[in-house]
Amino acid sequence: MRHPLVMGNWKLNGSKHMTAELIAGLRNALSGVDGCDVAIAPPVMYLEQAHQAIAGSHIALGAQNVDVNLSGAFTGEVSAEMLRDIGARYIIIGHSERRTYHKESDELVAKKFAILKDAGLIPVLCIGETEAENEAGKTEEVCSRQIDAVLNTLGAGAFNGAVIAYEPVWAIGTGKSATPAQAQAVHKFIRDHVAKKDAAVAQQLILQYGGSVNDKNAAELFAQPDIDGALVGGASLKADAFTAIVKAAAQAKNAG
Ligand SMILES: O=C(CO)COP(=O)(O)O
Repeated sequence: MRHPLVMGNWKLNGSKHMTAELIAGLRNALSGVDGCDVAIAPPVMYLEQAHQAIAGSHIALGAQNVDVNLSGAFTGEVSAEMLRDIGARYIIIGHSERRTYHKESDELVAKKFAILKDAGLIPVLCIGETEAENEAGKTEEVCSRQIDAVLNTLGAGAFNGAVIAYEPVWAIGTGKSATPAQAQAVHKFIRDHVAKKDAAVAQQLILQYGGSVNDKNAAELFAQPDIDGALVGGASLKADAFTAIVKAAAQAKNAG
């Protein structure tokens, strides 16, 4: 049985005050909730503060990006070793915002995946099609291409203990989530695609859905057999909404 993971991607939001308030609210609301792994990915500036604030709770620390270089003259970057040093565990890579605004290629994202595995960190590999690709019927083609960049260079074993987040670009921040049936169909495709290389790895793989997940639609999404939690943007900035999403994942796991 897979353990769902609900992770909050704060994106470019937050302050010292907000970090303190939000984590205090989550600690309080989530104590005693089990059956779901929980992680938060604040901006890199607040990782140390967040690390201290989650101490002793079962909330894990995540980050939103990593550089492909280990150290050296790479102004503005943050390495895998630094993220590990500060206590981060789950690292988002290949988010569509980075693919779009920072022109990150499938190959670059695969290199980041390898760097994280080498550092003993957990890659959360984001994949997903744009609206135009969706309308052109290219969802499966895009998702398999983005996964194959890792599968074909590192092998299926690299996904052991890793996470894939299916985030259709048209659903991110739009309030227009994929329907549970739409998301389930793509998740099943992804799991089957990995299973062609390694069935055991595919069976264990955590497949999160991301894109306008909120406290209203979470339970229905998590009731789908191949949806193992969520990568949450906007709703992760509010303790009550994020808590409700975590509880929905825990309930779905306990019911299933
Ligand atoms: O991009 C996302 C998480 O990484 C999803 O963002 P929203 O939940 O705000 O749609």
